[in-house]
Amino acid sequence: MKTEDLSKVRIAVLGKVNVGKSALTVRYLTRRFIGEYRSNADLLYRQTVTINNSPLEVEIIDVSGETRDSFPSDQVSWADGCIIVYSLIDKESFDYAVSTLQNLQKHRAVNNVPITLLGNKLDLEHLREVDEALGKSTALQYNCAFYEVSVADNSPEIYHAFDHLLSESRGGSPPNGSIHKIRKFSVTKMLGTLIGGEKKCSSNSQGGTVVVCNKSDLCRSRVLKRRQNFVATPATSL
Ligand SMILES: Nc1nc2c(ncn2[C@@H]2O[C@H](COP(=O)(O)OP(=O)(O)OP(=O)(O)O)[C@@H](O)[C@H]2O)c(=O)[nH]1
Repeated sequence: MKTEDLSKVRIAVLGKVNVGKSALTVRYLTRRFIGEYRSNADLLYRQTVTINNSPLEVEIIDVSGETRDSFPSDQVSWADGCIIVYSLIDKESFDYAVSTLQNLQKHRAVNNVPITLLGNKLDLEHLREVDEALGKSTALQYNCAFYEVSVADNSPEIYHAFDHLLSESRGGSPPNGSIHKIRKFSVTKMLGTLIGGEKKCSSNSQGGTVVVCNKSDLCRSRVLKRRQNFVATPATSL
């Protein structure tokens, strides 16, 4: 684990455009499904969760596929763990995921972070273009966890995938129960702003936050992190 503070874990969500990265992140943090919104910028979410009765500050960067023309190495260097999402009804998105895995493997020589491969849109099984067996064998080849989920249908595997990745990224043993949210997260205002097309936004209404994130912010937060002896603030139960 790279983040020095044991109570903080950073996850990067990667994948081709339109595979459901934002829907997945918002579903995990809020349990809500937001069908249509647009973002052409990376978004950084922060929320406190508990694993095995101890608070854990989670930062998730939702790396926009829209403007992505090169491997997001800054985001990957920043992260303690990565989720690569593809749409199982879009073979191109799977090919993109495989090339991301190849790049990550090169990156792993210097940054050995746990990786999860996640096929989304399982509810559209009848339109499937990527066999489950292919997803599984690819995950095996690259030594990562594998799940197929439907963010739309709120598959329980979404939570298993995050639970295990957070736990692995934290460097601890897998959780013996589910991760419990101990703060409520509200992204309504942020999503409204996105739909309205504004670029800069921030929401901090009930404990969770989300901000548009630039690469320089990641570098700054890495440097700051090294300088600070960060202590997580105890959070209250809902
Ligand atoms: N049927 C179905 N649609 C989904 C699912 N997950 C996401 N979608 C839809 O897929 C589209 C893209 O979702 P986003 O979450 O915006 O995808 P993204 O990967 O974040 O896209 P970019 O931010 O542009 O890179 C939206 O219309 C979602 O409603 C799912 O599990 N099933």
